[in-house]
Amino acid sequence: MHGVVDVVLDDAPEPSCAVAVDALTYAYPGCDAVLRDWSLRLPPGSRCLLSGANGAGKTTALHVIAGKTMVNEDVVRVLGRPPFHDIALTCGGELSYLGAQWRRNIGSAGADVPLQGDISARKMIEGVADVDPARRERLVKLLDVDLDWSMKALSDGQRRRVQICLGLLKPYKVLLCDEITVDLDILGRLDLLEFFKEECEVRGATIVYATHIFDGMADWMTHLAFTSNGQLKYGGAKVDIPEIQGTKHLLSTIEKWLRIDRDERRAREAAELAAPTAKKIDAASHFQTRHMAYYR
Ligand SMILES: Nc1ncnc2c1ncn2[C@@H]1O[C@H](COP(=O)(O)OP(=O)(O)OP(=O)(O)O)[C@@H](O)[C@H]1O
Repeated sequence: MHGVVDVVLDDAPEPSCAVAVDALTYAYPGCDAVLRDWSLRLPPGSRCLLSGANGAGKTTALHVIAGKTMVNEDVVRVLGRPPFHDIALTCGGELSYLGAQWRRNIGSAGADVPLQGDISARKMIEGVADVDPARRERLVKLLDVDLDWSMKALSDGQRRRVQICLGLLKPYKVLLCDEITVDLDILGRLDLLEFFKEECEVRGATIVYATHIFDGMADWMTHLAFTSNGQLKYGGAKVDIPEIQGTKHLLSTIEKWLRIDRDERRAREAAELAAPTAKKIDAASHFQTRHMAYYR
């Protein structure tokens, strides 16, 4: 189920999907569209590896699915509800998002400015209300968090562990992860992937995981989504993608797609250089029809 047009990653009707994105087009203010007719449907219990080159739009897509950016209610549904408009999805913990931004904000008063106050990991983790103490204890142990850590004096990996712990405290139904394990050591990463797998298999949670690190992902994932030129270009349920059967084929298949993506991008850029006026008109029309000015 993969080809040169955008790929819908499941045939299930929208209400039975944990995540449903239908023909999402998104442009940052004053820019060309980053995502165009981007569609994704994931059944409950699935684990989707979201892949693509730097700048392909993975973070943007996750932001939109996480309800951090406004789009029309019928374009993105999480558990059948629009994530930007239905605040209870995130406030109640059913939808959880773990991204890179957190590390810059927590334990600092802005980028690279440490907090003067001494907040402990315990205060942050035990400060989250309505959490099952057994789940909290398990996560603290799994992530090897020392509750006495001072948040202003942590390594990137330690800070990341606290972030992940906080994001997983509530038993989410949909979890969106954007390169969250990049700072973790190998044991931390593998233990977390195993925990995620259990969450999907036992509780029916659904996880979308964007990363450039494919170690352990071939066995872990149930679905693959590859973004290129603003569209979900390759992917589907793992069982439906013949190229990636077998652990070692995931990296080589994605490498092949990345090379095609890069060649196509270079060809587009060369064409744009040759006809700059056409690109300007295209950008203006995207801006007029798709400009979304609301962020969370
Ligand atoms: N706030 C912003 N304003 C304007 N353009 C943006 C903004 N954030 C991202 N972009 C652009 O949108 C495109 C997609 O960025 P995005 O961060 O979604 O890509 P990505 O696939 O997550 O990349 P990476 O793998 O490098 O993390 C890039 O061309 C980027 O320059």
